[in-house]
Amino acid sequence: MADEPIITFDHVVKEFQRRGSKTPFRALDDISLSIAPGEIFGVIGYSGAGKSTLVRMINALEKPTSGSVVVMGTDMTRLKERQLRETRRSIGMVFQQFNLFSTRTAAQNIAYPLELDRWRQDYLERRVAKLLEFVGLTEQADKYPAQLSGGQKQRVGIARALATNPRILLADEATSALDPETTGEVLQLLKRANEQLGVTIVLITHQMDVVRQIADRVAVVSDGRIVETGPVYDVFAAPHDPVTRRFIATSVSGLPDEACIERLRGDWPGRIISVLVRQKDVPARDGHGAVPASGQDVSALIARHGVHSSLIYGGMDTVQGSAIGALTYGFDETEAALGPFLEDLRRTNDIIDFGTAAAPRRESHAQAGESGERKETK
Ligand SMILES: Nc1ncnc2c1ncn2[C@@H]1O[C@H](COP(=O)(O)OP(=O)(O)OP(=O)(O)O)[C@@H](O)[C@H]1O
Repeated sequence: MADEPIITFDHVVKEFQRRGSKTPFRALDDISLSIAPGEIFGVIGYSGAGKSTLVRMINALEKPTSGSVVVMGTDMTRLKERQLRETRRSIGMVFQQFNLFSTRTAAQNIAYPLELDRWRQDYLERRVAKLLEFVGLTEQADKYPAQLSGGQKQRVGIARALATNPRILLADEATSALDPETTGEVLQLLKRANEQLGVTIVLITHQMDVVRQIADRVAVVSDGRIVETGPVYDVFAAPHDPVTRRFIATSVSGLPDEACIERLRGDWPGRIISVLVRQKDVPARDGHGAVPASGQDVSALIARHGVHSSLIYGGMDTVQGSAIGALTYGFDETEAALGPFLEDLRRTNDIIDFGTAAAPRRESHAQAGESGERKETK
């Protein structure tokens, strides 16, 4: 069946025995997730959260203490070493430090897995040429890793991982050693591999921006547990775990931080209000109702109430094709004149009211969706 998951974790626990400690350390605690074929699935977490342990279970470099990991219909915990080698051939891996052979050229690095697979030389050469073209490195075929930039090295790493036509690509912090521009290029290459070759990608990262740029769904891992999971837009638009909110704050622009508000108060004596922008409703993750869109009718409300306003701060990002962000307005009106407008504004928007310079408010520093009220879906 097409929709059968390609990777399933069922109540996976992983404990490590640590030297000097009698009780085992639980690196993964009751992880259940399923990844569909053709998905780009992000796993995000801080250092030590358990991401690498989780991804190493997909190719059985680690075995669970309990629970099961089923990959392409095969229970990875029950395979013998020979069958494991067979299954691992369908799983490519891309690493943070590229892991290229320094004494081999780009072409020879890409050829390596094909040599292990004993490809005939003429087929091998044609395959390598095609892979070099796919990753845009035809000109660099005969260069050694030391002669390549970080982004080019990672392109070689990706071509090598794709050489044997894997069904799954594991990318463990694949862009963490790269600058933002090169990161974007490498992510677009991964996206193209996903779209054109149909390879399922598991993307391990500590950067929410990486998830935002190409993932379809994301799982947020903290202290060995999945604290939140869902389609990327939904998680960005209505995060409910504090760890997720902290990650999102690093990726979504527009929401002013404490220092920014202080600065704005210096320039603007009137009422300061941020409106969270969420282009569309998102289903609540507990399955009940929805978190409604926000920030869609602000101009119309300002015009209807005739209040005097200035847009003083803001930013917008696109996540899976829909906008997310925040706009901050300064309102130059008396309390009485603002009252009915604010009532209307609150009814259809998530807002954060920072008060005025003379009477500042300390509303909790909400992230997009945090103050979103549910509305029942019909
Ligand atoms: N072989 C091992 N023996 C003992 N403890 C381990 C072992 N492997 C991992 N751990 C511990 O398990 C926890 C999770 O490690 P893991 O490498 O999976 O985290 P991570 O989220 O990938 O972090 P990072 O991004 O720093 O690699 C850490 O506390 C780590 O010290």
